Amino acid sequence: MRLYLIGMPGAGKTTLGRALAVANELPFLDLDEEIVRREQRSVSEIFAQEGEEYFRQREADVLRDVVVEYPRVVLATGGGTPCYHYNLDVLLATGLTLYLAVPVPELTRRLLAAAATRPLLATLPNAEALQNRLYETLAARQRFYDRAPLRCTAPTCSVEAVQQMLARYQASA
Ligand SMILES: Nc1ncnc2c1ncn2[C@@H]1O[C@H](COP(=O)(O)OP(=O)(O)O)[C@@H](O)[C@H]1O
Ligand SMILES: O=C(O)C1=C[C@@H](OP(=O)(O)O)[C@@H](O)[C@H](O)C1
Ligand SMILES: [Mg+2]
Repeated sequence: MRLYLIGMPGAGKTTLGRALAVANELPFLDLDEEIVRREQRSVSEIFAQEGEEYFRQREADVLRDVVVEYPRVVLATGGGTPCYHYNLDVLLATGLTLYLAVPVPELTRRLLAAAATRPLLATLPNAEALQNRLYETLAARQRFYDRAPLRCTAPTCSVEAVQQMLARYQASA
């Protein structure tokens, strides 16, 4: 199976994705890491040197390559992935998509430490500005995230809880 994790930056797509891959004995891929590997430069460098539009095109291309190359995978996408270039349609058509719905104040707490490595958040001056940006971004993205057939909220985003959700979903499918 292909399991796709979507959600805002800081939702835990990369962290939970790695653990779910181990639990299900599936290969793990992080879409940002695949882009970085192919481009031989960081996401921040790609944004700074080429701009967001270039990154989104690369993201869409690499996503399609990964889908073809990996029939079995847990894929952590980037926060914006489902919102550009019909990527969500690709995800919905080729695997099972899980939305990690984490409230903005929790995202803010998690990202305050790590925002510098996220180019769309790195330039914000303080916690309040970061939180406001996250609310705006979520408002624009919610309609994409809400199309995922599976969702978990922060307290139920544990590996065990997701494993149970997957088992129930597969039994009913
Ligand atoms: N369930 C969790 N509880 C608390 N902190 C978490 C949890 N999942 C991830 N984090 C932390 O939040 C930050 C972002 O996690 P990450 O997996 O990179 O998210 P994403 O890939 O969705 O942006 C990291 O510092 C990570 O350690
Ligand atoms: O939300 C976004 O638009 C982005 C999120 C990042 O991934 P994470 O969600 O893993 O931080 C990365 O793809 C890029 O910085 C853009
Ligand atoms: Mg990530």
